[in-house]
Order: sequence, then C-alpha cells, then structure tokens
Amino acid sequence: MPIADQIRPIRWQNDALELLDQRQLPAQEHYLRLQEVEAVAAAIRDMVVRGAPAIGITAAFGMALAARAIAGTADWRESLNRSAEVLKRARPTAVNLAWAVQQQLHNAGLCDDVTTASEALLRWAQELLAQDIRDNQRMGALGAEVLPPEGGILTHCNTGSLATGGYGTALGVIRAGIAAGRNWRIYADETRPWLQGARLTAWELQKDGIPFSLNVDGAAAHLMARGEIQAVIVGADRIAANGDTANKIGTYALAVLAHYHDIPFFVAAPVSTVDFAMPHGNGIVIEERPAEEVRQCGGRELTPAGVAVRNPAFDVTPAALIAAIITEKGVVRPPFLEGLAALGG
Ligand SMILES: CSC[C@H]1O[C@H](OP(=O)(O)O)[C@H](O)[C@@H]1O
Repeated sequence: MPIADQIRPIRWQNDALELLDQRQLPAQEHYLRLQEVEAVAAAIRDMVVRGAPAIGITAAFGMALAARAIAGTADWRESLNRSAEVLKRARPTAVNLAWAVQQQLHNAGLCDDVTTASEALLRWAQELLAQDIRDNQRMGALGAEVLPPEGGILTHCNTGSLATGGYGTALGVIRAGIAAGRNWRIYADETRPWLQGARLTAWELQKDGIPFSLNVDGAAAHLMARGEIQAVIVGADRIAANGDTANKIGTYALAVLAHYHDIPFFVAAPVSTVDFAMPHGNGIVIEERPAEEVRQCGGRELTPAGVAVRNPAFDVTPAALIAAIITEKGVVRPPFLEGLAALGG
C-alpha cells in the first residue's frame, strides 16, 4: 500500500485532536495537539490543515472538543452555537467546513444533555473521517476509468491525503489509476503562493513512489501546446448546483487553457462539496488571504516594501468548461444540475 495514502493529517489521540502541521512540510513532519475549539479554528485559518474535506473533518472534531469543554453549564446549546460560529468564520469558501459544523449542531440537537452530545459529536467526527477515506477510494476507482488510459495528467494544488481524511480526491484518482496500471505521466503545478503542489503534492507523490514532474503554474499552457497533457484533474472547495466549481486560484485559467487545446478537464470531489443551495458559481464567497503570502516565500520578502497585493485564494470554473465531476457516488457529466441532484440534492 502506498505510504502517503496512509498519512493521516487529522487524528484523535489521547483525548485531543492532533493535526499534521502542513506549513512545515516537506521539511518537518510535526503534529500539533489541540484541545480548544478556538485553537482548532486558528489552525484552519492559518492553514495548519487545509483542503476542503480535511477542514470539514477538522471542524467536526472542533465541535466535539467544544462540547467536551462545556460540560455542566445550563446554556450548553447556546455555547455550542457560539463555537459553531467561531469555526465557520475560519475560512469561507469550502462548503465542507460549514456543512460539517451544521451536521454537528444537528447531532447535538438530538441529545438531551451535553455529556451525551459530547460523546455523540466525537463519534460522528470519527465516522466522518473513516467514511471520507472509503469515499475517496471509491472516487479514485471511478475516476481512473474516466480519464484517458495513457498520457500526461496535470493536476493543481494538493488534493491528496493531506487535503482529506486520507487517500485524496483528484490525487486519489491519480493514485488509483497508477495502481491500476494506467500509463500516465503526472504533472503537478507548484500552485503559488502557498505552494501546495511544490510542497505537499510533491511530498505525497515522492512518498508513494509515483513518478511526476513539478512545473511552475505559468508552464501549463506551454505543456498543453506541446501536446504533453491529455487531461487535467483538480479538486473542489464548493460546487454550485449547476456544476460551477470553486477551487484553488489558477484552476479557472487551467480550464480555459484545456478548453482551447481540446483537453478534457475533470473535477473530483465528494458529494458533500456540492452546495445544493447555491444555484450557480457567482454567488460563492472567494476568500482573500493575507498579502504576506504573496510578498513572501519561505519567510523571505520577495517584493519592495509596501507593494499592494490581491490574493484571492480561489476562483470559479464555469460548468461549461468541465467534462465530468467525479464523486464517490458516481461520475456526473453535463447537464450537471440534474446529475448532481440525483446524487443527493
Ligand atoms: C481535496 S480538495 C482540496 C482543495 O483545497 C485546496 O485549497 P486550500 O489548500 O486553500 O485549502 C484546493 O482548492 C484543493 O483543490
């Protein structure tokens, strides 16, 4: 079994939530130990843990920690609601975060007291983590059948074990296809400014012994023009009901390039990433992150002092540019509205 898909960036151990600090990768594999909901929200905001499914799972454990800390007070439900708001404010774009928090509030609503709620929320978070891994493996198997049987596969950001409970979404499809013997050459975008590709996807693929090459984001067009890329596959942070997809900044540009070069563009994501209450992508809130992430690299200033920065962390790819959305419940092709609704809308 490949090593990296055994990596668990999120684990419950000795009555605490332990998170692999992804800011330290690939140099250091260091886990942070968290027991307060405010620390969990800060870890999500500061990208100790990142990736839509991973931050949803983390928030689910954050709610369990919040319930454990409340024990004994009369207004425990109000206190849990306040913790829910703290977590939801951590990052706005990935629907998985708010979805998991709302699920935990629903779970608590079924409990008569905070002790019962505390136990129920921890059980649900642990099951969400286990189910995510099973779903990713199913998604991987389905996706490996959809992508071309051979050729260059380009991916963006990190969508592997580090972005999920384990195994991965788009990177899970790549893992499954390689394991099934597909003759694929993998291309990983470095993904400025946070370098999820250069630091995290490279770390995972090297651990798994999957050959790949890393490229600067601006090289994708050249590689497509030279005929080196036969498919693009990416993850998602929020998919609108019509299939418009919010994902890491740079994804939309890849989709336009793929369309121009007649290269199929695929999205891989669990059904929990579909926001059925969002009719189309222009309503998705795009997180704007700190300017320092652009001005600095590896802790070193790259620009003159005081340079103005725009740092949107995501963009939205119109459904018309997407060949298929690969989920754990099936592969949806256009028109996405009906197909996604049939999976769970
Ligand atoms: C498996 S979905 C991962 C998804 O999350 C990433 O964003 P971030 O690293 O900022 O959390 C990126 O959009 C990936 O596609």
